[in-house]
Amino acid sequence: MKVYITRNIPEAGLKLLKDAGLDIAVWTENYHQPEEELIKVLQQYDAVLVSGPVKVDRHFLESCRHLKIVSLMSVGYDNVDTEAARALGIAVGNTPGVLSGATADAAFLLMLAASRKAFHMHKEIIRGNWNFWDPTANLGLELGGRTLGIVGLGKIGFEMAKRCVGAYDMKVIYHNRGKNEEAEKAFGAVRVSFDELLEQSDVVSVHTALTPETKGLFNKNAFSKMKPSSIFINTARGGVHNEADLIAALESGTIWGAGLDVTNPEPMAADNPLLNMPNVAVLPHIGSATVDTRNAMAVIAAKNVILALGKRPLEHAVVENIHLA
Ligand SMILES: NC(=O)c1ccc[n+]([C@@H]2O[C@H](COP(=O)([O-])OP(=O)(O)OC[C@H]3O[C@@H](n4cnc5c(N)ncnc54)[C@H](O)[C@@H]3O)[C@@H](O)[C@H]2O)c1
Ligand SMILES: O=C(O)[C@H](O)CO
Repeated sequence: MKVYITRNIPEAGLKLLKDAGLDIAVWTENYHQPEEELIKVLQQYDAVLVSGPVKVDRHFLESCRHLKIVSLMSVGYDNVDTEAARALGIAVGNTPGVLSGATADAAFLLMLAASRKAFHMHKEIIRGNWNFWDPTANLGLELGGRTLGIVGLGKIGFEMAKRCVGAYDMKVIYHNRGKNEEAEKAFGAVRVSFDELLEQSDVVSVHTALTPETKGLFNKNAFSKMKPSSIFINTARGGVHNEADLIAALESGTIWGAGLDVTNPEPMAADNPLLNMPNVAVLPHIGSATVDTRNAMAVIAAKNVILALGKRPLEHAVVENIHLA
């Protein structure tokens, strides 16, 4: 059986695949393989491990209907047409849970960095602008006792709440599809409407999946309901906020600051105005990028491939394997 990997993955995952006797090939070029070329290559493979931003749409899946599994090395699966995969009998796996702590760390880091203008200060030193200690300059915001509003209180949102309560005793409110009893019990988190969350939060942190309902959720209307002293954090997907509206909200003082690990498009252009705003911190989609987490993600993604090819249920399925033994 042959497995194609769309971008190199940690050795722990490769080893599992090799030990299972699978024949593997990895795309190692310093650019993403063009979609049509990838589809052509995949005709020779039984499974694909997607370790990069590949658009697994209906055209892709119909062109690769022989695949037993699309194994994602990510928890997010907004790049996959799951309905088409289900209809074509192609399993889809993902890697939830193991990346929640690392991604929440990135959200927490962005919150702190935006609140103290940290990335901007770093650039100012490089520019030679560290002149004197000024009692009225470079002032940030404190987080102690403030209200954290989480939109999408699932696994990563829970870890973010844990950090904010532990470090700053922040009050947690949340907007979610369902009630999160664990968070209500652990942090006294209170479920509110989306508008109430926007109006009451000092920090709004987004942790939903990108879906038709959440696409562009943070637009001019949403930002207009936030406090002028609030900070917007997005480590979910860039498509959840409207970038032009975010820039306008920051420029007009409608909101105070922002921290982004995800943008739309990715990569963000080097001349994007957000990169020159003092109260904004941007990271290049590195939420899950720690040694431990990427190892754990690679292991789950590899296991999902092995399970699918062995006609067994996946460890984590977005679309379950229908070819069970
Ligand atoms: N920046 C990164 O590197 C990185 C890393 C991992 C995950 N992510 C993103 O984070 C997302 C969340 O991951 P997770 O593991 O916490 O997922 P999860 O499924 O545990 O949590 C998502 C939560 O969002 C809620 N939700 C979904 N649609 C909603 C809506 N319309 N309104 C309100 N709530 C809604 C769900 O009920 C759920 O509680 C992923 O889908 C992915 O896009 C980004
Ligand atoms: O969804 C995910 O797991 C992250 O975005 C990592 O790519």
